[in-house]
Amino acid sequence: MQRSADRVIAGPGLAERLAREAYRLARSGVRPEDPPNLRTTGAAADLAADLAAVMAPPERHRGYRLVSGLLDGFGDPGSTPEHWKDDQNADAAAIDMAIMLAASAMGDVFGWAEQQDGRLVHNILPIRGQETLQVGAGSVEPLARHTEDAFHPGRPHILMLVCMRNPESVGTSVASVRRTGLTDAEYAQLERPLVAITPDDSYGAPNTAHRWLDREARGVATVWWADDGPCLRYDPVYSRVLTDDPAFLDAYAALGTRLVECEAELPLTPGDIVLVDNDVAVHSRRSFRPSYDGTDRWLKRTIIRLDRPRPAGEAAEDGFGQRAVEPGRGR
Ligand SMILES: O=C(O)CCC(=O)C(=O)O
Ligand SMILES: [Fe+2]
Repeated sequence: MQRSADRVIAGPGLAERLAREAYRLARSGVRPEDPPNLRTTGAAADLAADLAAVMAPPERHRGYRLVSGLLDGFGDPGSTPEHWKDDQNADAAAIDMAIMLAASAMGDVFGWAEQQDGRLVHNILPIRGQETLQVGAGSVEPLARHTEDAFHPGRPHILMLVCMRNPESVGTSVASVRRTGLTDAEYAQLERPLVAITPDDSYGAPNTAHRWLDREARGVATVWWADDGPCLRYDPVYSRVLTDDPAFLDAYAALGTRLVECEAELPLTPGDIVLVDNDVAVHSRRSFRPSYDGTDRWLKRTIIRLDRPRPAGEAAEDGFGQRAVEPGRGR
């Protein structure tokens, strides 16, 4: 394994062992939603330990890490499906299993009951009719920078994106609050609970209103502090700012500007994995033109919980009733 500040290259031996185990499990009918616990599965415990070394959480200043080589042992996943729920070939199913095994070596993988049918490995691909939506299935408009599942107190600590296909080299862009150089006064403004963040359009719409954004919601802090520095909760497209105080509005605008300035677009070639620290970094995607002919950009996404505290006050939030799904618990 080679490691630099922002990239880990897994060795071919580990990639081969992971592929062997993933194909074996997928062929025997195991689904990513019901993965075995490798840590307690005899010989596979070694695999779990080696995966954990490669799948270490990203360093917290930059907020991301690229992992390559780990998925080199898989065959062609076939053409890009037209919808996240479409069937995929046996190689793609084995890749889903490998993603689950790798992610589980870092922390606890989970999903959302109302998102992609409660699956634990999501398909991120352009979907006809959703081109202009601010969701992973959008395409012709840039996807604005956001914290994943910012509206929820149980949002993931780590977002794992895996590139299946990316013909136009549209990377994922990442920006860390720790590189923004905001002033103490700006941080102090952003700690005020003045932004209501609602679920995004990838969640089933609420019964009581046409859009989540129309629902009444309490304000939350945009910036909070962990032991090692500032953290962020930010999704302006799905937010309502609850004040007209210029001191807050200026700080919120400065944050947006600085995030653009310090954003890095990460190259994504097939097999690349991007790990984003969802507490310090936001992510986004520029626009692209889908062709819907099986060759479109296709990512896989998994969300991971770590044993890392968040502000105690978040425990009182209801998360808009969105329920997490855990592996092996049925759906
Ligand atoms: O398509 C991308 O690069 C990122 C999409 C996204 O925001 C997500 O999958 O959470
Ligand atoms: Fe996202």
